Amino acid sequence: MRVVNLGPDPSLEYRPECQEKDKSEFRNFESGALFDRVFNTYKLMHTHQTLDFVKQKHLEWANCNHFSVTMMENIDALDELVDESDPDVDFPNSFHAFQTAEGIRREHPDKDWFQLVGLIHDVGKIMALYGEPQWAVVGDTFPVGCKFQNSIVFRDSTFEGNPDEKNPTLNTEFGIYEPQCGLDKILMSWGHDEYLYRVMKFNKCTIPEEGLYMIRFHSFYPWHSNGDYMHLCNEKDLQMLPWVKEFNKFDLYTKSTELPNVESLRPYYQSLIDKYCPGILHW
Ligand SMILES: O[C@H]1[C@H](O)[C@@H](O)[C@H](O)[C@@H](O)[C@H]1O
Ligand SMILES: [Fe+2]
Ligand SMILES: [Fe+2]
Repeated sequence: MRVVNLGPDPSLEYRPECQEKDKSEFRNFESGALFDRVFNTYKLMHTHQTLDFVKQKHLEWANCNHFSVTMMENIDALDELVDESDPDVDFPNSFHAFQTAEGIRREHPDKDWFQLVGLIHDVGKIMALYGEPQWAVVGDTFPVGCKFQNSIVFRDSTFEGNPDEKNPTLNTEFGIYEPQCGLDKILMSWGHDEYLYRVMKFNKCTIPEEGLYMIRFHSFYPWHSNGDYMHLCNEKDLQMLPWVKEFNKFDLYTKSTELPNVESLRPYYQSLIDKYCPGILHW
C-alpha cells in the first residue's frame, strides 16, 4: 500500500479557532478582546473586598441555609453564568466544568475523586445567580487583613479605592496574622472557592483532603503560581501545594472553544457525584 503524506490537516487553515492555544496565550491581563470586561471586574473586586466585607460574607453564606438542590442541578445552573473575570472563556461555566473534568480523567484515570473535583470546583459561582455581584464570586483570590502582594493581577491600578490599603494595622507583611499560621487561618477575598469548600464540609462530602484543598485554593494564583504569601504557610500548606498546582494545569489549559458533549458525559459524572456528594445538598 502506498502511504501518502498529506501534511497538516488543510481544513485547519480555515478554522483557526480549532487550533490549540499555546500555554503562553492564557491569562493575558494586558490586552485581548475581553480586556475591559476583565479589568472592570477586578477593579470592583479590589475596591470592595475588605476584611470587614469578607467577614460579612462568611456570616451570610457559610451556614449553607440559602437553598437545597443536588450537585448536578447546580452544575446545570452554570449554563446561565459567563464568568466576567476570565480572559480565556466567553461561554457558560458549565462547559468549563466538563472540560476540566475530562482533562483530569485523561491523565488520571485511576483518581475518580480528582475528576469529580474538576467537575465541581467552580460550582460555588452559583452565588452570582442568587444576587451576589461577580466581583464577590469569580476571579483570582488573595488574603485580606494583610498587605496586598505585588503578584495580584492589576495590583497597581485597582486597589486605590480599597480602605484596607490605607489602614496601617492591615497594610503590613503579616497584618492581623502570625508567621506560618497556615492558610486555614487566613481570610481570603470572598469567592467561589471558599464557599464551595464550606458547602462540602457542611454536607459532609467524602472528597479526600487534597481535593478539598484544590477546591479551596485553586484561585489563589499569587500563591500557587507566583510563590507569594509563603510567610503565612505552614507545613500542611506546602505538602498540599503540588496538588493545587497539578489541578491548575487542567483548570487553565483545558479552556477551549471546542465544547464537550455534556449529555454523553452526564451518566459517568453522576456516578461520581453519587459516590462522594450524593443527594440533595444544602447551599
Ligand atoms: O477568571 C478565573 C475564574 O474566575 C476561575 O474560576 C478562577 O478560579 C480563576 O482564578 C480566575 O482567574
Ligand atoms: Fe475557579
Ligand atoms: Fe475553573
